[in-house]
Amino acid sequence: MTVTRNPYEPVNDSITNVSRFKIIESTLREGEQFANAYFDTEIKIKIAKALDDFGVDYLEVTSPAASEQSGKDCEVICQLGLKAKILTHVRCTMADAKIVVETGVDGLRCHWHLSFLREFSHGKDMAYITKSAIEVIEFIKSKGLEVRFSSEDSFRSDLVDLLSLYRAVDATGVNRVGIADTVGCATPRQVYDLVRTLRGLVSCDIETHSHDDTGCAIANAYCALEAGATHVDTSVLRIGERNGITVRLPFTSSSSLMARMIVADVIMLRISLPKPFKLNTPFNNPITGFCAFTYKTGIHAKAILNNPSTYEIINPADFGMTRYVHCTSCLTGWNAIKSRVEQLGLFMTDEQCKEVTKKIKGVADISPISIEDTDAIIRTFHLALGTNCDSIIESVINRQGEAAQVVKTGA
Ligand SMILES: CC(=O)SCCNC(=O)CCNC(=O)[C@H](O)C(C)(C)COP(=O)(O)OP(=O)(O)OC[C@H]1O[C@@H](n2cnc3c(N)ncnc32)[C@H](O)[C@@H]1OP(=O)(O)O
Ligand SMILES: O=C(O)CCC(=O)C(=O)O
Ligand SMILES: [Zn+2]
Repeated sequence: MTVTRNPYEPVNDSITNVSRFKIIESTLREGEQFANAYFDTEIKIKIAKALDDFGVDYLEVTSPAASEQSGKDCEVICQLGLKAKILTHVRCTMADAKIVVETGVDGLRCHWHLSFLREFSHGKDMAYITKSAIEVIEFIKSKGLEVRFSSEDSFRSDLVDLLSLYRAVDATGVNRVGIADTVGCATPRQVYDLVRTLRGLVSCDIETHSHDDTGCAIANAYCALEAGATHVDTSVLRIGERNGITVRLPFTSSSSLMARMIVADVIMLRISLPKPFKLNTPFNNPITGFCAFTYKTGIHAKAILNNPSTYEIINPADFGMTRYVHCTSCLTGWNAIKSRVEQLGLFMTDEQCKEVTKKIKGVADISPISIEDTDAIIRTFHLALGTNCDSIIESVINRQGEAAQVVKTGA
């Protein structure tokens, strides 16, 4: 019997999901971590609607625990009645999980760092991590929501730790586990191997999150699907922490290739970049993009300040570039502010740093603020310790309001 086969049909094996995966669109979470991203409520709504029209399966929004406005915006997006399911991304703690269930989201994505990042980020051991993961998953499931668990920095994590933990959360009924190439160090083969191994171990779905520090994000996402991953994280224009994550459109650049070669130890360059190379650089290029070594969220800032290799696979100094820890947004944390306080030559207790962080986040919730604004709030708080510095903060907000008015009226 002659079997007629369409010669143009894709040649696939039984494991690959390259033609049947779901998109978790993270512009409103990972994208907000991009150095220059400031999304107010109106912009967030426009982005959410546009992505929903495009047909993404999920929209991920910033943690409602990040700031008051982040929480309100999360609720607003949940109430838009979009076709896409709404997810949010939080630390794997009951405190964050309890905030999430009040927002109206369809699901939660939580994570623990498993690699050496543990030491510099949160200091918890595997027993603690496993227990808290199971507790949060059971709680979220009991509320009828979807839950995904992931290990940040999966490719620099101990394989036995990672697989044991994922087997335990799979048994708890988690909907998905995630593999995250947090620092963009993985190669397509490594991604294929890890996801393929995991596919044989867990029955839940598998998600993949690929950063582009060495130009492999697209290839890595593709290989994850080939190995049986079911969900891929993306962002518009590839924006995200440092130089971002996977986008669906092909993007190549010479510096992506150079980054790949350096991490593979094929060449060791100790160069200062020639001037022409610095010109016309795409904004989120690996190594040379202005934000390739910028850290915005509090969790990242804490670990980077403790040990830069936690979130960095390439040393910026090798390329004459500088690392920058942002402390002017609603995603900032108290550890970053404490470091800024020290840079300013001031002394404050941890409690005082936490208090002034709340004030800075409150102002940054309203509109973008500059480092001068952050410094002014810190200095004022420091001066006024024991007295009330809210009036000074009000004056910063009023100044911003006036500036926005000038822009609007074109005066
Ligand atoms: C790889 C990624 O992109 S992960 C997503 C990152 N997203 C975010 O961080 C959202 C924006 N972040 C924020 O608004 C703030 O960082 C917050 C609200 C989450 C926390 O702020 P703060 O309490 O001021 O802490 P800060 O940001 O300085 O430090 C992070 C804290 O979380 C802890 N932590 C870090 N990772 C985890 C984790 N996976 N689970 C639980 N706790 C964690 C750290 O140990 C640290 O605790 P500490 O207060 O005892 O030092
Ligand atoms: O939770 C995840 O899987 C991804 C978190 C993240 O943004 C990262 O690790 O880069
Ligand atoms: Zn990320």
